[in-house]
Amino acid sequence: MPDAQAPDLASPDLASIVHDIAAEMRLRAERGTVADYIPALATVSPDRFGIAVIMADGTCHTAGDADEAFSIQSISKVFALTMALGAVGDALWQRVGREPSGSAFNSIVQLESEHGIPRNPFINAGAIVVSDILLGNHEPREAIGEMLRFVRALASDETIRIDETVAQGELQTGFRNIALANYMRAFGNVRHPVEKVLGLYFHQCAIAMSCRQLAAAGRYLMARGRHPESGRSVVSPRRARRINALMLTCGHYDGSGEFAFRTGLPGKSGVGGGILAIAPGVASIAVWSPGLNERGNSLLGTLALERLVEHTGWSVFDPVTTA
Ligand SMILES: NC(=O)CC[C@H](N)C(=O)O
Repeated sequence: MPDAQAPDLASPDLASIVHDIAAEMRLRAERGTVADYIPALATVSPDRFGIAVIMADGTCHTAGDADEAFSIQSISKVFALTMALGAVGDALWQRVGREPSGSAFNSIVQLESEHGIPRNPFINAGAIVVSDILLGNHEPREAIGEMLRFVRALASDETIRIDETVAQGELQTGFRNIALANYMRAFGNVRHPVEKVLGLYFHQCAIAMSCRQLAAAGRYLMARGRHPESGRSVVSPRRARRINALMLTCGHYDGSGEFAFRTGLPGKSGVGGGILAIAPGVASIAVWSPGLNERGNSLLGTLALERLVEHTGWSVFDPVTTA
């Protein structure tokens, strides 16, 4: 007996699903709160909503404000981790853990009893250590340039830029991040001067991308580590699987359990209101809505992904996919 609830996986009309999701999100009154601790983010309208879905065969479906660039913020931590693993391999895990923190993205408390080793690379403390690793022998300017080139190559889009106003705003108001970096320096887990490490960290967070560009950049995580357009290997299949696993368990901070429960997809959020989600073998998905929930994750972005999975059955916990 076929399950009456099962979505028609053979022919989901994705174009209309994506369109309907955007239409529903436009009408929602409850949109969350736009982050205002980074001055430039506070001015973004909560009315915005965009979605882009890129399939394994390269087909792309978009709706809403899918071509408007927004600050990717913590989503950059996925790309930074990918680069740092390329640079130092599994030695990275001596300095950063792989467990969910259950704490806010910018929390400092666990660092004291855990000897300056952050729980995972997606909380701010972990990402700051990753920035320290990426600095290597480089000046921040070179490391920032390398990161931007990497993201442009992933997205196959040379127009991607860093929003300098956002980066400067974070430099001026990032007191918690400055505290985190100094605290970890005291444990020897940040090795470069704190200003240089944060210079890289704030600039990577200030990369501006549209949903279409972000979904394109995430394709290697859908495609077992391979850049689908060039056919080149970005990371090994094993590393792609591990990055996806970390996104599922840690990508939404203390909201990671809830996000996994609702969507069943690896995902990484940012306080700019973007989420990159991966349906392995099937699709790379980016959503954007600037209003955040109480955990600092996009309120409507999460709801949109939940709807998408309801209609497509793409959760990693569903036995059948369109792959
Ligand atoms: N959750 C986020 O996106 C946080 C990133 C932001 N740049 C910060 O460090 O506070």
